[in-house]
Formats: sequence, structure tokens, C-alpha cells
Amino acid sequence: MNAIEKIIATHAGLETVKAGQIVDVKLDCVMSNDATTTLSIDVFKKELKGERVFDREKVVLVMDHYTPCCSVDAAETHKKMRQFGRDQELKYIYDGVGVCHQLMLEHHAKPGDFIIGADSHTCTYGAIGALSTGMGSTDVAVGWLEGKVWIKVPLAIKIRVGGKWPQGVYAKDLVLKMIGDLTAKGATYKALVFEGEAIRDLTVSQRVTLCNMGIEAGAKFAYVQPDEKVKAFMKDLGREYYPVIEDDEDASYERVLTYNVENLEPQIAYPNSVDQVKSLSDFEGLDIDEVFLGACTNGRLEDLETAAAILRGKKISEKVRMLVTPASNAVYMEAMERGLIGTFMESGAMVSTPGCSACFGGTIGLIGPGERLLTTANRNFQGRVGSPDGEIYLASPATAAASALYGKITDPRKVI
Ligand SMILES: CC(C)[C@H](C(=O)O)[C@@H](O)C(=O)O
Ligand code: SF4
Repeated sequence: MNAIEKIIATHAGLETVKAGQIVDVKLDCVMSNDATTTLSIDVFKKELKGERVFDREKVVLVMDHYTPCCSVDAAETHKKMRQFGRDQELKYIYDGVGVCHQLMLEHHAKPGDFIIGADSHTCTYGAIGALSTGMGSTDVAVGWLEGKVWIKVPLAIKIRVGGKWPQGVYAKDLVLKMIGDLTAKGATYKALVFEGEAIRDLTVSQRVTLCNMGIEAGAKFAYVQPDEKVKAFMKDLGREYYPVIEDDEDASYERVLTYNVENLEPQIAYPNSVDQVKSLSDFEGLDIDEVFLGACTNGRLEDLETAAAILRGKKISEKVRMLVTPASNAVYMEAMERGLIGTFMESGAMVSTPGCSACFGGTIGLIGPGERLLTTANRNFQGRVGSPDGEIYLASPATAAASALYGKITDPRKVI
């Protein structure tokens, strides 16, 4: 078995499983956010006649997409969510302290876990060796009640990445390139397993960026074998580290794709689909109106540091507005300690409360008709962040910061 199959087998209480098999798995945690929880509440109460969730410490509710609320509808959604959380005496209800996936990484997900979430980017926690995936609100309601769900064991695709990372090129560029190659449907219901020298050399934060975007190729899971870096990551958070589950020598993969990052250039996904990807050089000099640095994809400390290093002592272009949203309060506070927030403010950027912010357009940072947004988020769908007549481009934090300085898409290698 490969590591994915082993984690599924452990949670299904079986010795072995194989791709295509449908099994019931026990859940270590069920996450939902303010875009999805109220749908699950309706299913839980009305359709399943649920009374109590399976474990008050394993059901996590996060208000992040619409917080702080900018509409009465959102406030009503939050009210219903908080009431459910109180009725169920849930231990973990977060509001305005971070994006759900960042909070899950900081406080809940562990290597070897099986976790579902009512959010498509739940595949993120594979970066620390957990199997996690997004499910619909109905499955999540079943998960709340039963503490288990059914899953089909996926075929796995190995993404083997070699080479040394060039300066100014990041995991975000690799994953954009990979999605461009695979297409948005290329890994549907498959597990993407990243390995190789270039993956080992990545920080945990950049592995998070990789796994976060697995769903943009349709993947059910994205996974990186946990190592010493993950162990250190868990230790820094004061959390326990579990033994690593490794592939058997004859583990099966549907196919193996290979990349070498040595010749990789900064990449851009252009409107309106994440698999429309080209080298940045094809867009160099394109005027932009807004830059967003944040999201569960790239709103961590390392992302903020990379951007701040480019902006330090400089002013962003008068032609752009830039919004920085740390992915969590922990990130925000550490960024303050390190002087990064001051750097952003001095350069002319706005800094906001942790949450989904201008990734989702549920609160702040919307663009108008004809405007262009360059964002470190993971989706560039039409109208996602404001006007359907605006355009959204995806890139790395370094590209975002360099482009903010000039008001045009700019290669970060020119300013690093
Ligand atoms: C609204 C929510 C369910 C959605 C998701 O599932 O991913 C959002 O987080 C997104 O990034 O588009
Ligand atoms: S930050 Fe963006 S991608 Fe992540 S959960 Fe929020 S809306 Fe979805």
C-alpha cells in the first residue's frame, strides 16, 4: 500500500485497502466554516434528526469567509452558527481569528489523521501528513452525527520534483505550473503525492501552499510525507508528533509526473480558470489595480516576510491599492513582533483582520468593472472578488509585492 491507503485502512479498521474500494472511515475531526455550516445544520436537524454531534471536541466551526460581517445576512448566518455551537457545547468555535485551514493546521490536524471539512481546500493538511478532504454539507452533517463517512480509496499520482529552487521561484509557481499541465480536472478523485529533493527542501509553509491547491486539479487528497520539518513544526506549536506512515516498497501509483524546479520561472494563472497558466514573462508590464496578499494559500508568516523584504523602505505604486490579510492571529502577532506590519503600512498597504478577506470577496477588497486584481489566493473565477467584469490573476507573494511596487505585473527576480 502507499501511505494514503495505509491511513485510510487504519481509519477503516482494515488490514489492507485498494484503490476503488469503498470503505467507512473514522474521523479525527470535522471542520466547517461560515459559508457551509448552516447548510449542514439544516441537514443534521431536519433530515438526519440529529441531536448530538459525535464528539464536541472534534467538530470545529470557523467564521472566516464573512467576518467581520458586512451584511445582515452574514450576521444572521453567524448567529445561527454560534447558537448551534453553544447548543452542542462545541469546544472550538473561532471567529475572526484566521482562515479555517490555517487554524486547523495550527490547532487540530496531525500527521496520520483523517479529516473532512465542508470546504474544498480541506486537502491542505496533507502538507503535514494528514489525509484531509473537502466534502459537501450533507456528508459533513453525517460526519457530525456518526463520526465517520464513506470514501472511495483513490488512485494516487506521484509528483516527483527534483532540482534546487532558483531565487524568486516558489512552491506557488510550481503548483500553478502543475495545474496548468494537469488541467482543472486532471487529478479528479485522485491523490497527489509530492516527493523528491525539491519538496524535501521546501518549508512546511510552502508545502501547505502546494497541498492547498491540489483541489484546483480536482484531487481528493494532496500529500507530502512528513519529515523532521513537520516534527519541528508540531513541536513549535507545542503539539504531539505521531509516527510517520511510509509507502511500502512496492506501493502502487497510477502514474508518475516529474518536474525539475531548476528551470522553473515565476508563473501566473490568468482569468478565469486556475489551469490557464503561463510564465510571468507573458504578462510582464500588464497594469493592475489591486494586489492581495493573504488567503490559506499564501497568508502565512513566510509569505508576509517574503513580501515585506521586497517592500521594505519603498512605497507601492500610486496606481494600486494593496491589501494584506494575515492567515491567522498567530501569524498577525508574529508579523507585528517582526516589524512586518509596520513595513506594509509604511509602504502604503492596508492590513486587515485575519480571514478569507479578498480571496473570497465575502467582506472586503472587492474590485470594480474593468479592474485587475493580482492575488496570492488560489482561485481566479469570474466575479469571485467583486465585479464579474474585473479580472483576477494568481501569483506568488514575491510576484505580488514586486508588482505592487510598479503597479504592473513585475518579475520578482528583478527586485529581490
Ligand atoms: C465557500 C467555500 C465553501 C469555498 C470552498 O469550498 O472552497 C471557498 O472557501 C472557496 O475557496 O471557494
Ligand atoms: S482563504 Fe480563500 S480559498 Fe481559503 S478557505 Fe477562505 S475563501 Fe477558501
